[in-house]
Amino acid sequence: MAYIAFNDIVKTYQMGEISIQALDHAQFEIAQGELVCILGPSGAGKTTALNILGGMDTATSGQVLVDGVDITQLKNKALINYRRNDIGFVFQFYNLIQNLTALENVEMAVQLTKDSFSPAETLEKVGLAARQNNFPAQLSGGEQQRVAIARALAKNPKLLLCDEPTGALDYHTGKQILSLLVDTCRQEKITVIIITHNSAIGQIADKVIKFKNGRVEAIQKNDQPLAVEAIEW
Ligand SMILES: Nc1ncnc2c1ncn2[C@@H]1O[C@H](COP(=O)(O)OP(=O)(O)OP(=O)(O)O)[C@@H](O)[C@H]1O
Repeated sequence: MAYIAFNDIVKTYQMGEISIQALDHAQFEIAQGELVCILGPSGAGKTTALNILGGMDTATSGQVLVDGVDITQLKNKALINYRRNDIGFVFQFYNLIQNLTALENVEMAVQLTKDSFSPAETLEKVGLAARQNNFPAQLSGGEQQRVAIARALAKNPKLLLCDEPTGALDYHTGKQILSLLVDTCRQEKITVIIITHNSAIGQIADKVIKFKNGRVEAIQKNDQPLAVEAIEW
């Protein structure tokens, strides 16, 4: 059985009289420890799929299996626990709490989590040992994204879900963040899923899932993913 199976997922948003079909029988599988890129044009359903996978949104129909559990069947408390313990999220604009330091941002995330890692050690791992007591406004964009990645990783999640993690960063900083995500996937054996508009980034992944109009248009497997240094855009 696949580690993650997104089976025949439909997601309809009802806006008054109008219904928007964000996902239209979308289907894919992901193996444990795989590095996956989700590509596709704006409005294709990428974020909706990631949010459903992370328990932040619910499917209208279909089944989402994660490590043997159908998360579409989880009710209130169980869904909250899934989100808290199993999922790390990384967003385009970091979503850090501005009046907490880097360390406090990470500490807050692990407070409610079981089996978490030390916040200080996790910040050290992402290269921010010296910046722990800085507030987000005192850090560069790349550093803020490192804090956000540390915040997600300190929870010791099964899945690291990243929505346009380099979208707000310059070329070099973006590459550094991608390297950190690749290293995390390879060294910690965490399944990492990255949404991007940038098809060049797909070359670093084990698998590329292409979305179009709410459907999975193509799935490509890379037997020899490229190193981040080897890709250009
Ligand atoms: N909460 C919502 N309520 C209503 N419609 C929504 C909601 N979230 C998403 N949609 C719609 O669902 C469709 C898919 O949106 P989604 O954000 O998943 O696309 P995307 O591929 O991530 O796009 P982008 O690359 O621009 O972020 C779009 O038409 C969007 O307007």
